[in-house]
Amino acid sequence: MSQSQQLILSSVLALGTCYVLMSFMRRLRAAKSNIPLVPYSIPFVGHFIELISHPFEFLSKCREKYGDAFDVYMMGTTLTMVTGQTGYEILKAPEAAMSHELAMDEALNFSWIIGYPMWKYKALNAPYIMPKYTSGLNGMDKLIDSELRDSLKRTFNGTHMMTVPNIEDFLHNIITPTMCNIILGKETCHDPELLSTARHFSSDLSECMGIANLIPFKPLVPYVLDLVDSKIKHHRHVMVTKLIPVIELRRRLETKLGSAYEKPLDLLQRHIDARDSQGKPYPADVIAPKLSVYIFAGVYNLILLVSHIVHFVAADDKVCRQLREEQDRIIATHGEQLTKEAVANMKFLDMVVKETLRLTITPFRSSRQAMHTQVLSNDLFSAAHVGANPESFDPWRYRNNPLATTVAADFISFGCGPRACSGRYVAVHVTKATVALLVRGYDMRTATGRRPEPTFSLMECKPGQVEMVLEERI
Ligand code: HEM
Repeated sequence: MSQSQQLILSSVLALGTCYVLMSFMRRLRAAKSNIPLVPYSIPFVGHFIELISHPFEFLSKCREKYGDAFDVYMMGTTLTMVTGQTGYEILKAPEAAMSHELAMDEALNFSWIIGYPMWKYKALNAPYIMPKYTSGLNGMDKLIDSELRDSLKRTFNGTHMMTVPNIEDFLHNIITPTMCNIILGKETCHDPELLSTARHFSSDLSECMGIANLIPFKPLVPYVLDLVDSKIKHHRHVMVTKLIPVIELRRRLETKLGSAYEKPLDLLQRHIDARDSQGKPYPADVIAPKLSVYIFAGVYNLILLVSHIVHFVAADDKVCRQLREEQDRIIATHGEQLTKEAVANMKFLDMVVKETLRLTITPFRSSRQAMHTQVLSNDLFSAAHVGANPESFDPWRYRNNPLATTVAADFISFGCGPRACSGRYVAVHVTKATVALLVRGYDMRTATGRRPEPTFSLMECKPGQVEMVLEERI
């Protein structure tokens, strides 16, 4: 037997042993837990096919049969799915009991992406950075307004009517430069390579994690991804090569100009200003890859959300009319500028955003890793109360609690509890500002006159494909 054959054989044996060991551990764990394991027939693969092909139907059936909490098994891993009141209880648990950080890292391999343990540098972590960044929108409303208007102008390029074959591509041209500006800064927000990374990072990461899921022994994941992935490595390279010179330049300017240096408002600057426990700034090669987490969290999610809203609004005259009436009132009170106050006063638009988030929520919304054995109160399931016809688009159902940024037991699109989405204030503001500009300036219609059916996967709800026409209003 040649040396390489020996190597392959020993790797296969090692993997096989790991698999047998893990199966044993899993049985041991199942025997100790009183959470039911949904039966499956294909070894190792488990429920993977059902979860990929029809996640909602599969999980709803499991829930009907087993209640709020049940175990599913896929690709060598047992996952506890928790829904309803019990899920809410878990989301509200503190980090020390239910770790958001470990679960995120295991699900998305962020430590592999950024090249060091994701939670290593405390002052760079979301709970520390984000409040400073989002408090009162940090004065970014004017920046968002002008970047959105410029992007719209560039995209329409002097034409009064536009046929849009793919709504995501159209909105990428408007939203991605804006989000890149407020996350990465004005220096790079029109760089074509960075814009392409921002647009594709999330979907490429989902693809890459598809491969990671096939690897039964989790400690091997980073090594295998290093061998097989090229897209995420490319995105990491783009982030690092584009951002390190900007970080260094800003530091030089600050040293040179002192208090006369006008610091940018973006999230990059929050990272540059952060200090470790000894009061030292973080190196540029630590900061640059970390920003990819926000590109992942912030850009494609927004493109999807606004795409869905545009489809709903284009197919619903009543909603469109009420949005326009609201915009007329806002312009009469606040003028044309999309200031923080003006956007905050768009209450009906808030309801539209909230209803769209509700209807496009995906099964894998939030994940946690239990840090020790937990006894759940096992409350009887109390259905999230959304009123009549829960499957229909009815923004008025939120007339008494319109704010899309308020997380609650019956609205978990931004998660809930101590680790709820800390970017939601920015996310909702940019979403509302984009939709407001489109509704004010354009008549929008789909070629079919109807909203195309979206497609759901475990982590994404993609808008259906339909040609759209956007025509400037006179
Ligand atoms: C439509 C847009 C968005 C949706 C639907 C969304 C949704 C979510 C969800 C469900 C979580 C997990 C919460 C949990 O586990 O309980 C999350 C976390 C997070 N999101 Fe968002 N998000 C959006 C936009 C953004 C934006 C624009 C940013 C940043 C600029 C952002 C930054 C974050 C961060 C930093 C976390 C982790 C929070 C932590 O570690 O404590 N998100 N988001």
